Amino acid sequence: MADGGGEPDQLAGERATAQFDVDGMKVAWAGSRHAVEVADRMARLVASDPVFRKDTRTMLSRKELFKDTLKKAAHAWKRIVELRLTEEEANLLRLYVDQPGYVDLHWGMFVPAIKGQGTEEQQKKWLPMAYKFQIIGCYAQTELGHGSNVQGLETTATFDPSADEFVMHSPTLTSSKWWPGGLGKASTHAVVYARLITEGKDYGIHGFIVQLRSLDDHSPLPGVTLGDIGGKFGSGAYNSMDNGVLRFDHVRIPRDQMLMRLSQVTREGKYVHSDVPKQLLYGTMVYVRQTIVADASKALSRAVCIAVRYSAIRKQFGSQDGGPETQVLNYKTQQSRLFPLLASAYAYRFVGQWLKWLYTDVTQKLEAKDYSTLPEAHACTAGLKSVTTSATADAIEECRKLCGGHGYLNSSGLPELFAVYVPACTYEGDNVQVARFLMKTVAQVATGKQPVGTIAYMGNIQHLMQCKSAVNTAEDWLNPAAIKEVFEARALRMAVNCAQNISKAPSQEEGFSELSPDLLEAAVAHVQLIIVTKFIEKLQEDIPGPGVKEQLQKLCSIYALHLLHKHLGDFLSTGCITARQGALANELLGKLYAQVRPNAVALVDAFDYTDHYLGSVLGRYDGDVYPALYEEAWKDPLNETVVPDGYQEHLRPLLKQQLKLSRL
Ligand SMILES: CCCCCCC/C=C/C(=O)SCCNC(=O)CCNC(=O)[C@H](O)C(C)(C)COP(=O)(O)OP(=O)(O)OC[C@H]1O[C@@H](n2cnc3c(N)ncnc32)[C@H](O)[C@@H]1OP(=O)(O)O
Ligand SMILES: Cc1cc2nc3c(=O)[nH]c(=O)nc-3n(C[C@H](O)[C@H](O)[C@H](O)COP(=O)(O)OP(=O)(O)OC[C@H]3O[C@@H](n4cnc5c(N)ncnc54)[C@H](O)[C@@H]3O)c2cc1C
Repeated sequence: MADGGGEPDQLAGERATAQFDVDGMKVAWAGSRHAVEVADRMARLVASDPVFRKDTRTMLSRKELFKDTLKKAAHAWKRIVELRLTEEEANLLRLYVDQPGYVDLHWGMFVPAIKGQGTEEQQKKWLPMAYKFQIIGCYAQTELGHGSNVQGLETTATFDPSADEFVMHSPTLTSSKWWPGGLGKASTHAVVYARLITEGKDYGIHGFIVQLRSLDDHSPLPGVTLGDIGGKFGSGAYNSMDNGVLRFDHVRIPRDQMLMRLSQVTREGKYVHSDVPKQLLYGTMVYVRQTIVADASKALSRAVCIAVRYSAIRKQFGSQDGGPETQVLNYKTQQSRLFPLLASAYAYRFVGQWLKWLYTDVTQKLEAKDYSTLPEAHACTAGLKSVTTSATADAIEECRKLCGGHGYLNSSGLPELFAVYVPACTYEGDNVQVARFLMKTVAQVATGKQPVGTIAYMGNIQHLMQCKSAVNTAEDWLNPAAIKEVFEARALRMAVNCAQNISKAPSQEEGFSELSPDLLEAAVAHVQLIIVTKFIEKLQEDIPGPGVKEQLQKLCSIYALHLLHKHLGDFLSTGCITARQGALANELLGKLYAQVRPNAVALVDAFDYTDHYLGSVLGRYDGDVYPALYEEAWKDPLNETVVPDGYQEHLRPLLKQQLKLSRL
């Protein structure tokens, strides 16, 4: 069908104009040929299984949706066991099932918390049960009264030496655990964070493994109050997750269920802290923030894939002489809003791959008792998590707008994608802890200490504080060194300005508080520098496939220059560039958009998403958008009857009354 301006073979035409090898780009995106093959196989396995259908999900009631989530999770596990999938395959299978549920917290936080904070003995006891799903676990940290301020948590774990047990208690309403995913209905166990009290002294927050529900009939154990905290933003969406509430009334657990890798309580009740830094208590958050950064590129690339394909199909307005209408993707405004998001998807993908490496590296070092890179890993994960999630949430909403009216339909997939994604800005913290790390580094640089890793550039302070960009033509901005220099200078100067202003405050804490908005902006500048740098470094690798590296170079320039354009105020006020150089960057952006245009559809094809995973009639691979939109509309429950329920009670009497009135 090709009526009404929508031509399915339009996308075939778009694909034919690509100037690079799409298979090569798939490898660059996925990380290796092996990764492409496994992802492809798992995506197709999910897409072909009727249990994993999700096209009517937004029409289910909360109870139906939750039951459907339990069914999918159980079926996924069955397939994982039957097919003897590897950990890599199983993770991908769960990703493509694409429905938030208790398993995310079980594998994503409960298991990592035990691995990171449990002793070897504790790991041997608990992990095999968790690996076989004999128990289901969640991560119960946040309370009704406190989330960001972890030291403010109120739940207590008081040691009773007479029984060799901890007594878990929720002393106030605000101490109720509130939000943990999987807690409300599914979990049998939780890693609970509580104030450890022994010998009458409060030793602060520690982790404890606590059984919550019976393994026989799933009922809450004595003294445990449990429930779901209620419906959340958007239809379908994150409502598949049972975020829960938990209260303890003097619940007893054996002493050996305190996670004892970082500190221990002896049989006599003595508190002993081992030689590992206490910040390792927050280690699970570092781990999960790293996965959240990787997830940002997945969510963003899905939205961009939908918006690019649909923009190539959608036509509005004709040429002056009544010729064919123009694809909206040809409008410069559409390109200038969409292509930076396409570039951001690639940028986040590569920084996510690097962050995974950094996390693995720091974990290996921690095992060898080298804690030196922990502060950097914390700053990078917290900072990148904050910046990539908020930019991604904004970008999904922008993609919805770029799809016009049809983007607002559930069948476009975008409303649900946004509603599922947006809590990522909140969970795992929205603050940018990186600012404190930057201030410390500035102070250390002043004493002559040479920083390393992502803050190494700060050591080049003499040059970066006074350099002026040498860019003279628009094309000069294609030089990665020119880009890097101005991003480094901007980040450093903003950090140094903050440090100088803090030093003028009556106290450091007052200075921090007063300048926190500026500190946040300095942190964002530093994080954007990391993303730009990692993209540039990626381009120094061998990237096989005709034209692949060239396309990535363009996307890297677009990513950096659109940030420069957006934050022009920072670059100008810190004196890194002149207004003319800013205008040249914008001029080059326009040229780059024109160069990306014939490759746009192929660049989103390289994400290799199935129609099932995309879940969008607008983003279909075949571009057959209009028949799909038309067909989807009829599936709505409102269309089950021609005359709606309620006609007899509310419409008919009204219409009859109006008719009588008009006859008077
Ligand atoms: C695949 C899974 C699917 C995803 C589902 C996600 C579901 C969501 C789960 C959750 O949301 S779980 C709850 C998450 N909660 C938070 O994120 C709380 C956010 N709050 C913070 O992060 C706090 O800022 C804080 C770090 C806990 C504050 O703690 P505290 O007041 O003790 O710290 P500070 O004084 O700020 O810092 C002390 C010291 O420690 C360093 N540090 C802080 N965090 C870490 C860390 N994670 N790793 C290493 N080091 C850390 C910090 O830099 C300070 O260092 P110094 O300045 O003293 O050197
Ligand atoms: C969908 C979802 C799933 C979640 N899953 C879990 C889970 O599995 N386990 C779990 O334990 N928790 C979970 N959480 C809780 C989550 O971690 C917290 O909501 C989050 O850490 C934010 O804390 P808060 O809600 O207390 O916000 P608040 O800290 O009250 O934040 C409110 C506002 O105050 C600001 N603010 C707070 N402190 C400061 C400060 N020092 N300086 C400046 N501004 C500040 C914040 O930036 C924000 O703008 C989940 C939350 C959501 C939404």
